[in-house]
Amino acid sequence: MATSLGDSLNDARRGVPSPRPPKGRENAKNTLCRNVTIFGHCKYANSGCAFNHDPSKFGNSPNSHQNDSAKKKFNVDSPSFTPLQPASNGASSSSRSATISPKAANAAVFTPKRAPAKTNLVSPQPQPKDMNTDWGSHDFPDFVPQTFDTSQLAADPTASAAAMNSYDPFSVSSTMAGLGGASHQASLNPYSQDAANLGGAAYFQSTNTFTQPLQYHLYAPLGPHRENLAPYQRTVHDFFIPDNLREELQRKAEATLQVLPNSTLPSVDHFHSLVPLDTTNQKNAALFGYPSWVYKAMSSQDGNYYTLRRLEGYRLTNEKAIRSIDPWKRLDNGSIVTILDAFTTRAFGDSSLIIVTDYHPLAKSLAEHHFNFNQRFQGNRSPQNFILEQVLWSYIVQIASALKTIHSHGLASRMIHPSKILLTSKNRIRLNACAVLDIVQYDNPRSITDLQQEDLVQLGRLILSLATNSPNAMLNIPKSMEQVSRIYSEQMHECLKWLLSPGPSASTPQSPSANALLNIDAFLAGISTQMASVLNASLNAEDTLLSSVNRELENSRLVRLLTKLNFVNERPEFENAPQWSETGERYYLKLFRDYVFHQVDAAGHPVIDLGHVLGVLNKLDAGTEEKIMLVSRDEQNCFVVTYKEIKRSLEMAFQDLIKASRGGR
Ligand SMILES: Nc1ncnc2c1ncn2[C@@H]1O[C@H](COP(=O)(O)OP(=O)(O)OP(=O)(O)O)[C@@H](O)[C@H]1O
Repeated sequence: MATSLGDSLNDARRGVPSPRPPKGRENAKNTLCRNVTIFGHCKYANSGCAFNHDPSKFGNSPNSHQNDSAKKKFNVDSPSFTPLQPASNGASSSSRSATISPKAANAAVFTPKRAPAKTNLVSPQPQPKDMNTDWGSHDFPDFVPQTFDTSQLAADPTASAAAMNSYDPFSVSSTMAGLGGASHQASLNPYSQDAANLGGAAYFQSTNTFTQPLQYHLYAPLGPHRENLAPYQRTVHDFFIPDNLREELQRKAEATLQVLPNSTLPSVDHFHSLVPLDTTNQKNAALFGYPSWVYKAMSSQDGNYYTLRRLEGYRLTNEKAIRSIDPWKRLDNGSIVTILDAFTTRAFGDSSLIIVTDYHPLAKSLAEHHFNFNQRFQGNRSPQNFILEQVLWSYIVQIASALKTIHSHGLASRMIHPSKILLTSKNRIRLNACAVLDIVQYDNPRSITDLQQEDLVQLGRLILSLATNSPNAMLNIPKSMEQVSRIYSEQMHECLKWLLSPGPSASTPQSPSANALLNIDAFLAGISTQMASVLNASLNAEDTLLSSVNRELENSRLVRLLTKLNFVNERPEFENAPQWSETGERYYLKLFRDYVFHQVDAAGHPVIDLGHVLGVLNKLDAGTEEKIMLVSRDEQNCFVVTYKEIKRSLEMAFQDLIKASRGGR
């Protein structure tokens, strides 16, 4: 029968006789007396207690019970837990001595070794002998930002760690520092189309490193896409202009606002903040007789951006030369870069001629666009890389239109050259650098008829080189013409033949045999069928643009409505106005705002739904008779109102605000 500890204590208090060995327990001598266990001794030990009174025989002492319990429980005296590394040979850690023998001081220094490869145990990583010394002894290089080419990493992974130490993606200063003079200036144009020609080519070659400016203007097409939707459904994209158009406009805006930090370029007259637009610092004086530079600049007179073409080293000898620009200022044609002014300056430290024209952000020359084989075709001039015939006709028609305007003003372009025709948007070109030769060659006048005829010949040369994808097409005209007849239509071949005919020979491009002067009217008559199709394409493009603008019109209407709502809602001065109190007539304007923007679903989660916002605001703008239920935030009030009523209330509140703004409270 078991005896509880309580019973034993009671027995002890009473001085009960030592329990007799239970019947049948003759081996009581092998059992430790309970009195010894409880009190440390037994007063009946010598007077008949049959139990054993020697605790040492049981490996026990009167305190050993306490010690046992102390060992079992955690208490404040518990030794702190220090995990031991498992032995690399797989021996149990419990076999280790908890203390270190003094002999250990003489033990050989422990040098950790790698576990044998065949062991399955995860061996602990060898620890350095002295961590502090080791850290201190490492010679960590200081962080020095430099340009970084991630392509190296792919080629040589072992170099990656060292390379990463020196990479700062936001540092362009070190890149710029390596560039000098004009190349430095040119390379600062991140939109420059011909990066390989720039002084900063190394920087631009690896597109991986080009982290600035941020590419926020790139939009990926997000679903759901049209084909997954019912015809009446709309996506968010349907409410805004197409992504590619927005991207183009944003890039142009960014290029326009771009500045050149730490520029040493001077201000020229009322133009300041000059930014070089040249994509190469190799200047040849072949076209104008002077090296020319092109800059974007801001006018302090009207805050607009213009292009300054500088002819370096030009000296004005005749006052009338500069006035030959005047008739050019009166020209109005969409295919000519508008010429605004011309003057000479010494701001650059020399004598320079400056011609001011309109600025077309991100424009590039036809030469850059079509003759940059490395970038565009990787040297491949296969037929599929030749310019489409419609595009060539579009160029011809646009230039013919420009020449018509120029020639009918008694002027000649004199500069129909691939590097002097700007591509300002898709297939949209403009004659650039007109009038320059009129100024610089003023003292060597030539017959205007000759010059105008030469314009048409220059047009022929330009189209021939574009059609053959070769700037040197004129070196072997028969071969180039033969190539044209293989790739393009008979009409294109005839047109080029007419333009390139040496002297007055043809009446129209289609009947080269008739004798007549090479003039622009005859040319226009000859390409009239192409003009009709180019006009049609241009009208279609205009319609597309107009519908894109229309989408933004809707947005601007909603922005105005939102502005109105925000003007009247939550004005601090109306805090105590009775009209806005819970019984006032304008209270539901507040509730309407909650209805538009602060809706929650049945589970209390915010509803973020642009479709709801646009739908509701459109109905408000139209003032429809549709009824909506507006509920106060505490859900104690509920109004059923039409959009028409809300619109009227909003209008009144806004008109009051306008009156108050004029001081007419
Ligand atoms: N009106 C302009 N608006 C915007 N950019 C322009 C304008 N005129 C020229 N540019 C830009 O300046 C760049 C340099 O023009 P430029 O006429 O000097 O051509 P180029 O190829 O450098 O020829 P050249 O070797 O004769 O100087 C053009 O590629 C073009 O991108």
